[in-house]
Amino acid sequence: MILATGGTIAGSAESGTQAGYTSGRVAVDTMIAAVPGLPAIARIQGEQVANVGSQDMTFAIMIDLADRINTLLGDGVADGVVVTHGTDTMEETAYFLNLTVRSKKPVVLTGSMRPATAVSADGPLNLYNAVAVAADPDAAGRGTLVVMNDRIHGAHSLTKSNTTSVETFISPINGLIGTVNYGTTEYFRRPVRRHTCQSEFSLTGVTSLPRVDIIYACADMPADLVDGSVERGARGIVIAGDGNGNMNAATVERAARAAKKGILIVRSSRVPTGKVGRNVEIDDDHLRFIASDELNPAKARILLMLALLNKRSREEIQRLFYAY
Ligand SMILES: NC(=O)C[C@H](N)C(=O)O
Repeated sequence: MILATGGTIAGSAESGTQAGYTSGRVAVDTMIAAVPGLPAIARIQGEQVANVGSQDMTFAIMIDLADRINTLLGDGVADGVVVTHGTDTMEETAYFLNLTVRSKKPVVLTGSMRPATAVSADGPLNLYNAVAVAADPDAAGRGTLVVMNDRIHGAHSLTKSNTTSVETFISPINGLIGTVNYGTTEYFRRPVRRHTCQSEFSLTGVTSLPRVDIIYACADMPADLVDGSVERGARGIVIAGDGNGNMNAATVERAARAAKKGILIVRSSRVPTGKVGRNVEIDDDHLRFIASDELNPAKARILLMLALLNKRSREEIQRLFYAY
């Protein structure tokens, strides 16, 4: 089953060589028709879930997507699912599905960096490769995957690294899951962290998620951003810290005050590689902070939102950051 949500893969422009275009314009059946080889590798069907640029992706759409995938895979209607999606927030939806789809069957996200109308559009081959991975029994049990530009990434590891290049996704945490070349797959590893069928998160009865904000740390950052989030009802704040999840002393103080009130403060990093460890330059034990470990700010926010759906202690939430 191919579930379409929009993105540049469904984008169109006035000409094949112009930089400007609009995401989420082409319907799923047109995208499928642009890949003539598909019927030879799988029995496929398309469904339009949304048609937005992924900068406009919402948790309402993500929840619908997870529910639909759980139904399709659980009822045996599909042996695998491909989600077409914009690349801007693809890592967030991939990670969300990695925690909320309860199946070993392959779930594969794909997209493109060039619109469907571009000269050398990258969408059709990405879609072909994504279907090949979703139809491959060996892809099962590897969590939610992202297939782009011949690479197979795991949801936990990948991040977007370039604003325009077709080689934009990298997996700085633990490396690639594998490669796929015109439909031929090769796997290097399985995900290290818990996912999908081993996940303890559930969306049963869930229609919205608690508010968690991200605050980007920088030199001489204004500490009152923390108060602004708390006043607007944030139940958690992820600090996209500098270096090893750092922030200036004024922000540490405001964040500690919020943590004392029960707001969950997670220290992540604006640096694209490396872990954020506990009690390095900031005394997490004393200040009641959580370290994001391997998760970048955008994914840390998703984990924290899902964690906040149930009553959990701070220690329990720290455990989740080490487990997922
Ligand atoms: N390459 C892309 O897909 C970018 C687009 N803004 C999106 O995320 O929908």
